[in-house]
Amino acid sequence: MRGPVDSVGMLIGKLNPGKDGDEARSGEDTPEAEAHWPAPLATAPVDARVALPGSKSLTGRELILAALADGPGTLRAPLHSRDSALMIDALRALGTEITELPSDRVFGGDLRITPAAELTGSTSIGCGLAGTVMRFVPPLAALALGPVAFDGDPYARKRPMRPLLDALRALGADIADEGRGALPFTVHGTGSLRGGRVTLDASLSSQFVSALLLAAPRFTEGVHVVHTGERVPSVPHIEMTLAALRARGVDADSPAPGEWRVAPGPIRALDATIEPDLSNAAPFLAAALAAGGSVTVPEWPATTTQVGDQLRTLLPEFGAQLTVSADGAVTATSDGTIRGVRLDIPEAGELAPTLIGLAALAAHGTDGTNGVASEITGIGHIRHHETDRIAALVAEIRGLGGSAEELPDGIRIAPAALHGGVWHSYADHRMATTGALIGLRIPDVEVEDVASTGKTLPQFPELWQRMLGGWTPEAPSERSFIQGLTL
Ligand SMILES: O=C(O)C1=C[C@@H](OP(=O)(O)O)[C@@H](O)[C@H](O)C1
Ligand SMILES: C=C(OP(=O)(O)O)C(=O)O
Repeated sequence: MRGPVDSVGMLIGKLNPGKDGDEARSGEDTPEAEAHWPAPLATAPVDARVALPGSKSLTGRELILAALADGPGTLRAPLHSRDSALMIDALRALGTEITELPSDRVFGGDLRITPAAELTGSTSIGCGLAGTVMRFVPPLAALALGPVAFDGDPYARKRPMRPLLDALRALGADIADEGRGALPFTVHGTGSLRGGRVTLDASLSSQFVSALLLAAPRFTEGVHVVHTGERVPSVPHIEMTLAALRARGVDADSPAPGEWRVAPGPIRALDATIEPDLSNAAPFLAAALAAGGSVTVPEWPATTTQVGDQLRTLLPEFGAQLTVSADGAVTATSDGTIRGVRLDIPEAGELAPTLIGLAALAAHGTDGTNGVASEITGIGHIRHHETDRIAALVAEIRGLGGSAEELPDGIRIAPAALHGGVWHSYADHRMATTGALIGLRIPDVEVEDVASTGKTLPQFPELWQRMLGGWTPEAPSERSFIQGLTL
C-alpha cells in the first residue's frame, strides 16, 4: 500500500484555451496529438487521500451575488480554474472590482469583490465553454447600461440559450441574437429590468432558472419563474441557487414544484467560504472501484446542496463501501468488483460521465470475461453539456472495444472486454476524467486533451498521479503532459 496524499504543492492554474470537440478530434494528426496523456494504470490497490479545490457551481454563484451585493465581500477557498476565471473576467467587464488576496492556499488565493456602483455595459464577454457564464451573466448585462456582446468557444455556440433569452425578453430585456437562440448575442442593457412572472421551459438546463433567480433581487419586481416543459434536470443546482440567495438575506423560495420566486431587495455582502467540489470528487472516489483499495476526500461538508453528495449513495450501487469519518472525510473502499447498475438520475447528470465510466468497467469485469450490463437513464439533458455526452461516451467506449448503445435519455452498456486506445475528450473535462478512470484498469488508454480538465480542475493530472503514489514534481515526462499549468 502506498502512503497517503493529503495536499498538492503550490499549483497555479492557467487558462486552458478552449477547443471545439470536433476540432479536438480532427487535431489528431497535429503535433499536439503527440501529447496524448497516457492514463496511469493501477498496478496495485489505491490508498490515497485527495484534497480538492472549491466547487465550480458555488464559486460561480457567490461571485455573481457578491458582484450584486450591497457592499464588498470575500470568497474564501474559491475555485481557480478556466470557468471561474471566465466568470471573474465577465464580472470585471461589467465594472466589478475583483482582487486575489495573497495567500498560501495550495489551490489559489481568496477573492475580494467590490461591487460596481452601477453595472457598466459597452463591453464584450467571453464565455468559453462555461454554461454558468453564458447563462448567469446575461441577466446582469440587462441590468448594466450599454450593449454587452457575448460569445464563446465553437461548441459553446451549440449550447441552448433560447428559453433564457426569451424569458429575459419577456421580463423587459432587449437582446439581439438574429434568431439564433444561442451564442453569439448582444444584450442591450438599460440599467434596470422590470422582472415579474415569466414562463420558461427549463427541461434542457436548470441553469436557465438559476440565471433568472440569481439576478432577480435587482429586478424591479423580482421574479416568479414557472416551468412549462418536461422534467427539470439538475434540481439540486436550483436548490443551491435558492440557498445562496437566502444566505444573503434574499426572500427566495419554490412555492410549488416547477415554480420559483425571488422578491426584490438588497443582496447582503458577506464573507463566503466555498466547499470543495464534490462533483470533481467523483472520479477520485470511483478510482477505489476501478483500482480496488480506498480513496478519501477530506473536508466533505456535513450538509450541502452540491449534487456530488449523492456519490455517497450512488457509488454503493456499484459495490463500493462509503464511510464518513468524524472529521468529515468521505472514504470509498472496494475490492475492485464493480456491479452493474440500473440508475435513473435526472438530478445528477453532472456525475453521469464518471458513473458511465464505472459501468463500462463493470461490463469489462475483472478480466474481460466476467462483465455485467448496466443502464443509466434520466440524463437526456447531458446531450447539451460541454458536448453531447451520451453520443461521446458511446463512441469512446466503443472505441476501446466496449458495447454501448445510446438511449433517448441515457445509455445501455453490455458486457464486452475493453482494450487500450485513444480516448477523446471533446474539450470536455468530465470526458477526460472518465478516460483516466477507465485507464486505471485497462492498459494503454491515452487521453486526448487532458488539459480540458482545466475547466474546473487544472490540477487533475497531478492529483490523479499523486493518488497512485507516483508523482514527483521533478518528473519531467509527467510535467510535459500537464498542459496549461505552471508548476
Ligand atoms: O447551475 C450549475 O452550476 C450547474 C447546473 C447543471 O447544469 P444542467 O442543468 O444544464 O445540467 C450542472 O450540470 C452544471 O455542471 C452546473
Ligand atoms: C455541465 C457542466 O458544466 P457547465 O457549467 O458548463 O454546464 C459540467 O461541469 O459537468
